[in-house]
Amino acid sequence: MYVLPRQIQLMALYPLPSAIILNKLIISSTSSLHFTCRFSPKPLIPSLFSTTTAAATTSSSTLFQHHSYGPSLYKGHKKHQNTDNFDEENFTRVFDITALRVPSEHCFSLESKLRGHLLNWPRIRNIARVPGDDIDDELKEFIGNNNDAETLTALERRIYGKAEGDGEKMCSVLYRDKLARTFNSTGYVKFQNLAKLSRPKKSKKKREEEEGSGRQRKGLGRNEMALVEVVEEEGSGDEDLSGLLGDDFIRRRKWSGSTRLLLLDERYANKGIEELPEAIKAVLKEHNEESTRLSFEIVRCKLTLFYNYWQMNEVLEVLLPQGMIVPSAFETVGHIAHLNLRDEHLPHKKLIAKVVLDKNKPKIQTVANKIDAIHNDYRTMQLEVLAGNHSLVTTVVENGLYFDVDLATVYWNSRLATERQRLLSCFTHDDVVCDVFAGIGPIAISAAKKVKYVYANDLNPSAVEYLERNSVRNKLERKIEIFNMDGRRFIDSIFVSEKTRAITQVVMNLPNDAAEFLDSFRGIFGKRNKGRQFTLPRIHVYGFSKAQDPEFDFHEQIRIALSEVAFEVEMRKVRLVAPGKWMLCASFVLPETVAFSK
Ligand SMILES: C[S@@+](CC[C@H](N)C(=O)[O-])C[C@H]1O[C@@H](n2cnc3c(N)ncnc32)[C@H](O)[C@@H]1O
Repeated sequence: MYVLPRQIQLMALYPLPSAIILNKLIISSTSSLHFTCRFSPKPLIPSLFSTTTAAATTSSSTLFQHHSYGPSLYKGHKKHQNTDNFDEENFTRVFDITALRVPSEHCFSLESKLRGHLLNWPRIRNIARVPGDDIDDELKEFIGNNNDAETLTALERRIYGKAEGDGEKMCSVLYRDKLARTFNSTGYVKFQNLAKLSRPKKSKKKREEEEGSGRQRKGLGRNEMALVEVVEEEGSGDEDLSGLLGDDFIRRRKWSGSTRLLLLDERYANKGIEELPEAIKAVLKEHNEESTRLSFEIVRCKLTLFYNYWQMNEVLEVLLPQGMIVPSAFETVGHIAHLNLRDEHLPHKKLIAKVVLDKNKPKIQTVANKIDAIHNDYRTMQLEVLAGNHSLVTTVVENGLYFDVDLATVYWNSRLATERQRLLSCFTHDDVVCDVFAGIGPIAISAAKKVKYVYANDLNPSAVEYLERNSVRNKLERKIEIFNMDGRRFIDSIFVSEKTRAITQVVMNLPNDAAEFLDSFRGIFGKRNKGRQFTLPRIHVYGFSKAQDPEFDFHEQIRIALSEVAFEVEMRKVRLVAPGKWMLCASFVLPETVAFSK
């Protein structure tokens, strides 16, 4: 099963639309605790997801109980609900959380001290940055370390020609002119954001973006999972540094150095300072005593989790009818995911495939469903492509080698990679290997890298084409001879031919029927010049058994096929392919009596 790992990205956006400063706590060495509650906290109302499939209207209370901690699609506020189609916006959930705005240089030490009180949601960093937390490096240099009130006031005077209460704001032309004169030439050139000063504060496009869907907002592309925004009062009318520091600079009365948000655990959402545990207050006080200019704020935030945040099973759980088993596993071959859907899933197959594709891109580009058990001679899978690109030709890397595969026309099973490795580990560089059912060559080509020589055969012309292509691709074509014939004929001709090197290992990987091919070995050396030297090959034959004692049963099949009982067989269970059905591998040296029988 393949589960794609993902990275959380907390996006910085432009100043926030809606506006409430809920609780504000300022701790400084000169002040005691201030707590202002401008608005009464809103209780968190769990909002449920009603899906496009009628049957997915699961009872709210039940679901909420099941998801009491951590993010869930059954919690948070929905942005909007489009009931007609599968719409990624339907999976956006907004959570109210409380955060501590702390000086950036202290965020890591505070993070470790506040462990247990911080948000502990998968893939969400509990240290967040929002617009306005940082300042351009050029400006930082300009301010130096003196970001105390006096320096900041002086900076404001230099930028705006005034400080708070000094009178009217300058027009932008004069302002720019003044700024250009204020900075020396080096400073001006280095000052990236100066160009923005003459730009209108909010472009039409930006206003439209803001009014339109949240997904169109600046910096919020397809790959973002989460966004932290501080809920602050809009349009305070205060002069701000946004022109100078860029559009992302948040409006704040005073910039007091770089800050970060420490996201508090969800249980503190909408809580005031008095309601926070003593442990948090004690940590803040302790830090406060260490520095003369530390200030901490309790801020109310919105944490938005987008469609990209949710795992495949979480999305499918709300999309599929209640009680239906959510398909959670699939196999991958290169860029192709192949599902094995149950009958009950079939009416939803396209939806399931879309989610599998979305949640596993870019590694997965095609999602297909296996529509039938493998019955045909070439052991190919019957696949129906449900989502993504329709090509079933892909490349698999195994054992450091590249294998091109067309799943529509050839056999491939990634699950056998370990078994192939085990088998290869039995070979030495003196071996000459004969692969009777080679497919596109995972054993034959890997063996060619290690052994002296390989004879590889398959009945399927397409498999042989890929076998040739893969041997060339891996630059091993000089060590492999490829045949396209029935296994029985191949065994017969390869052992009879005088040109053939002495074969030491034979691989027979056609578990459904391989044992039936064993009788081909009867008398193979009897047909040849008796005066010659013969090497009895070691045969590795695969088979299935549903018997109570699968090893014994497979052993029996081999004895019957060879009409011989007195020889040693090493038997291994490879894997359980279905309930009660084992795949086995039997290895034995071809008995002399069989090889020379008449
Ligand atoms: C289970 S696959 C194994 C392929 C390869 N060894 C692998 O591990 O991927 C069996 C292969 O035997 C081939 N095959 C089936 N019947 C055959 C026959 N009578 N003679 C030769 N090859 C045959 C199929 O085309 C298929 O590629």
